[in-house]
Amino acid sequence: MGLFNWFTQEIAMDLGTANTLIIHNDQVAVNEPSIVALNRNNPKEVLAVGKRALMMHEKTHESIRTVRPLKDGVIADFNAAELMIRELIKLVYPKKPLFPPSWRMMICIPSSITEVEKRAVRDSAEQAGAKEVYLIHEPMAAALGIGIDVEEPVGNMIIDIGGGTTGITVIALAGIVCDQSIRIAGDEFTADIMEALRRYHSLLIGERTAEQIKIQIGAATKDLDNPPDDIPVNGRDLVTGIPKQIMVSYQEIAEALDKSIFKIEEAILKALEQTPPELASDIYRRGLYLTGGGALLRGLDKRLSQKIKLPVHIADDPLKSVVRGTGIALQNYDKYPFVMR
Ligand SMILES: Nc1ncnc2c1ncn2[C@@H]1O[C@H](COP(=O)(O)OP(=O)(O)OP(=O)(O)O)[C@@H](O)[C@H]1O
Repeated sequence: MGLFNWFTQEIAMDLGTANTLIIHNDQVAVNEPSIVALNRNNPKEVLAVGKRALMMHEKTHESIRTVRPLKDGVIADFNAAELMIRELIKLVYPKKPLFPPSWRMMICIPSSITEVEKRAVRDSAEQAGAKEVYLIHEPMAAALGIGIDVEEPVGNMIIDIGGGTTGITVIALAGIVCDQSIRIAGDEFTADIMEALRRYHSLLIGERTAEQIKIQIGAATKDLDNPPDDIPVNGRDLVTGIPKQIMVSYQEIAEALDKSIFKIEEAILKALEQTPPELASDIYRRGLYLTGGGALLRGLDKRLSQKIKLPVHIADDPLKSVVRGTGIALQNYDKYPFVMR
């Protein structure tokens, strides 16, 4: 082993709109929300990253700014992205090593990304200390993470419902055959919940509260087999301006999310229409694979399979399948033809 290899450490990163995960030595070493808190007076100074920054979100005073550097799966704030990546990599080694390693990084990117956006990911990683950067398209990473043999001559449809976007992709022979992406995903579900409580209960709530409601009782259908109990929700009364509490049921949330889920269903149907017939017949036999945090929405698999009339499988650990697949690609970076250098 050469001196260079000795100091080279490998990490695989799922740089997501909502969450960033890093695999190092086959372990998920970092799993943090994609958010950073910066000093407004010195934008190069990071005050907190990940969960700590999220706790500050929507509660800051004028000298702190919390930033989500990614929007719809791509870098929207280059400076914040670079600082966030740098701080998250530091979490891999909580104790500062004597000789800082040089990083070989595999990062997943949305398949619809432009060359300029791709450059921004590479530059951010290099600025954050990466010596070698490899890229992989998210649906390919998701498929590897789910355990699909992406190289066989069989079509598989992967639906990745993340924070900013839902990607619907057909994969065969180690390539992407068709690909659709819509900007309706977890963040839109959260916004739907905020809007419904404002409209029907005159209750103003923040993004974090809405996301918690979604996670605790969010549902894609009003007809769940194991319904969760109603939960109390605190916010500010729109009319009186005074804080108040109401009880919210999962049926109300299912109603609020209905339109967005309908749009996802429509996009899946459109993608199926565009799939070449031989691959469509594989998908008919195998069904669809659902991944990303949105796959955890109660009853979504049931609703989709009723609408599309195909089996729908939820990935084992939908929030981690992309990073696991990115890790697998990193181990085989010189072998897989779809890894981008
Ligand atoms: N139990 C749950 N029920 C419903 N939604 C959930 C649940 N857990 C997480 N989510 C949502 O999943 C989304 C995050 O998913 P994920 O980490 O796959 O996205 P991402 O990779 O960061 O986003 P993108 O792929 O758009 O870049 C968030 O909107 C989050 O609120």
